[in-house]
Amino acid sequence: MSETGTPPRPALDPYEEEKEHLQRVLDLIRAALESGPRMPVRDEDDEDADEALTADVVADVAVAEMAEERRHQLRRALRDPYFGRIDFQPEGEALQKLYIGKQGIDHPSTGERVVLDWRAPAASVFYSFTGQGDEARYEAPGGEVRGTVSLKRNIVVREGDLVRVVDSYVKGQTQAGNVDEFLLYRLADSKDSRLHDIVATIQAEQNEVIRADKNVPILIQGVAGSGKTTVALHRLAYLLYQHPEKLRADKMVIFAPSAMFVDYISEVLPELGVGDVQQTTFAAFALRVLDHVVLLPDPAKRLRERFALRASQEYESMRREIELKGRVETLEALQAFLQDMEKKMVPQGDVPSPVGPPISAETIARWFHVEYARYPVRQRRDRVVARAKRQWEMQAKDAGKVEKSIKREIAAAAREFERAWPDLEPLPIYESFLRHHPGLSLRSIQRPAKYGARPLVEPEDLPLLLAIHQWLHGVDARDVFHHVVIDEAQDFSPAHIRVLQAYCPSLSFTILGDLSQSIHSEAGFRDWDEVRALFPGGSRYVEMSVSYRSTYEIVSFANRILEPFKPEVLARPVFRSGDPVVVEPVSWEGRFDALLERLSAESRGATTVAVLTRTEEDAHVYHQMCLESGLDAHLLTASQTHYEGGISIVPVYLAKGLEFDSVILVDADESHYRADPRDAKLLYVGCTRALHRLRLLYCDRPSPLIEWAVSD
Ligand SMILES: Nc1ncnc2c1ncn2[C@@H]1O[C@H](COP(=O)(O)OP(=O)(O)OP(=O)(O)O)[C@@H](O)[C@H]1O
Repeated sequence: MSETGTPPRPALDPYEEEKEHLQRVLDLIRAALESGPRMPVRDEDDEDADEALTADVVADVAVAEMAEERRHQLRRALRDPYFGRIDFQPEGEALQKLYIGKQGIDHPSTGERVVLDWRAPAASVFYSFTGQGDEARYEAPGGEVRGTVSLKRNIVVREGDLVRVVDSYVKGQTQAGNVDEFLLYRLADSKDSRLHDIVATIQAEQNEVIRADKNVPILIQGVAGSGKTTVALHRLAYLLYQHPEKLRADKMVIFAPSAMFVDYISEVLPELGVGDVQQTTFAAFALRVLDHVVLLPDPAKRLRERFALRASQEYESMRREIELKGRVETLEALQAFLQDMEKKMVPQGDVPSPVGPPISAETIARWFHVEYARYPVRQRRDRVVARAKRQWEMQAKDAGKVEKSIKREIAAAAREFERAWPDLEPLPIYESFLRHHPGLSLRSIQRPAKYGARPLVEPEDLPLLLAIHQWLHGVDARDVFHHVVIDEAQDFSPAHIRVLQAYCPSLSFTILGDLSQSIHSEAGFRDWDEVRALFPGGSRYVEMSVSYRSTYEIVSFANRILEPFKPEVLARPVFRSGDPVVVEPVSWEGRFDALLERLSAESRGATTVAVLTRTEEDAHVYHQMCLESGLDAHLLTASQTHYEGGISIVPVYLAKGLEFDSVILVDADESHYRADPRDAKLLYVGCTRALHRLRLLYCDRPSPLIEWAVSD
């Protein structure tokens, strides 16, 4: 009996306790929605409304818009207000029961924090605490906070109903080892056609990357499925929350490998409540900055050559040039070439004036090299020409020559003077560099015979063309980023990264990649030291070695494919066991029927299934076969901008970055996958796309890469 005479309340079981708490929080959210300003409704017929928008009204509307955004967040929170709870007792303070959600929620009348935003400093404990001892700490603006944890709980709420409560740590109770039961439950889910947020299950190593200092470039080597893409997107959301005064979403960019990949990841940031971050490919960015003065050929052609079963002669001889163009040394040689050009750029001799004495060569050189030295080259030339023209106009005025013919003469003389300068367009300058630089040639550039048609260049030409553009025009303030994320960075050359640095002077970079997946090895960097060397002021290098995507069986199988080639880091699987990997012989004549049979079985139990082929031609053949059999399958090609989910037929090299519940890799024989590093990487990429089930079909003899993996 308590002192007041009411009996003490028996401890509720966790589910009942959370059900009661959820009800209270939902009531608070509803109360918050009831109160607060609303967006004024504008009368569509009120023609004077625009004029009535005085400064005060505009300010009111801005406030009301913010309030409306907040109401939108609260409505979302009604469906799923939080996903976790951590009971944390800071040293010398009372115990705090912290509920963590996608956004912070305050009590509508007391202002007290009811739900903590996942990005808040204290929420970090929820992610960094792994149950090894009860001590925990986090960095707060006022310094480090230390304390102890007595409970870590995962809570699933769907559409306002409590669905699941899982305790991963209870002080004083024996813990279930290192296996995070809730994580495994989440990983076992089927996946749709989009990547999703992981706020509820961010792991300690991922949390460190997400919260890493924005001012230190961070370089992340992460195995397939370690969550690199996902973590990068969460990091953007975190940085925006943490530095609202310094960072703007529309000034952050994520460089992804293809337009289809951009589509695939497009939902994560909105799920995290972040809009406006630029998501693009390097090629699309470069072409826009270059004002589309050049075009790229059909990307499929290059990929067909690159991944042909027999290396094409033409591609092999291009290969050396592709490598060379990606080197920093080549970029530096280009910069030296430009400097030299700059020194010799001013036309020789005095410039004759149509109305008076010539302007001396020394004066022109002084204007260009000294007085306008702070401007980019193209502006300097334009300023010099404009100044000469102004000088002639003054001379004419002083001499009383005002007739139209004089003006025409001056304009013609200015044009003549401009023609005396070298052609200041990126492509002719680049061509001249290619002619001079040992080992490079003009073969990547196609100038169509048709008048007015734009020249074609290859992707590896773009960093060098951008460097020339920077020299000519400088960097436009509109192209300056506050933070740059490079995903699938193993396909970026050092020249790509170096040239991008000019667009992000703060060098706030997150660079993520996996050298085991560098199937475009001639185009990308060779090792992480090369990337580190690009940031002499310092950078942080992190390895993420746990693969969350695939089952234990799939990760182990994929590792064995790579092992003979001695990769630097092998993936460690999360202990999520599933079906064994199936390696199945099929007859040449029966291979389509076999695939159809497996496909229809797979698509019953999975949301996304991929048939991975070795070449694009094969993908067309298998796709046609599926259509003829009435199967609704999508062919994914290099020009694709959208990923549908369902059954996809994909050349293996285009599947990079994507994932599927089930993967059937066809033609896994020795003629399609040879025992060399490139084919091993292709096969590895293919196998690591599977979340739950992986099946390899082959005719005749299996690829030696598979024989090794099976026999081990
Ligand atoms: N902490 C986590 N909790 C739940 N799911 C996770 C977690 N980390 C990663 N995943 C899941 O693992 C899968 C792989 O993530 P992601 O695609 O970001 O990895 P990646 O390292 O970029 O892979 P790859 O290099 O193979 O493209 C995704 O389905 C993602 O949701």
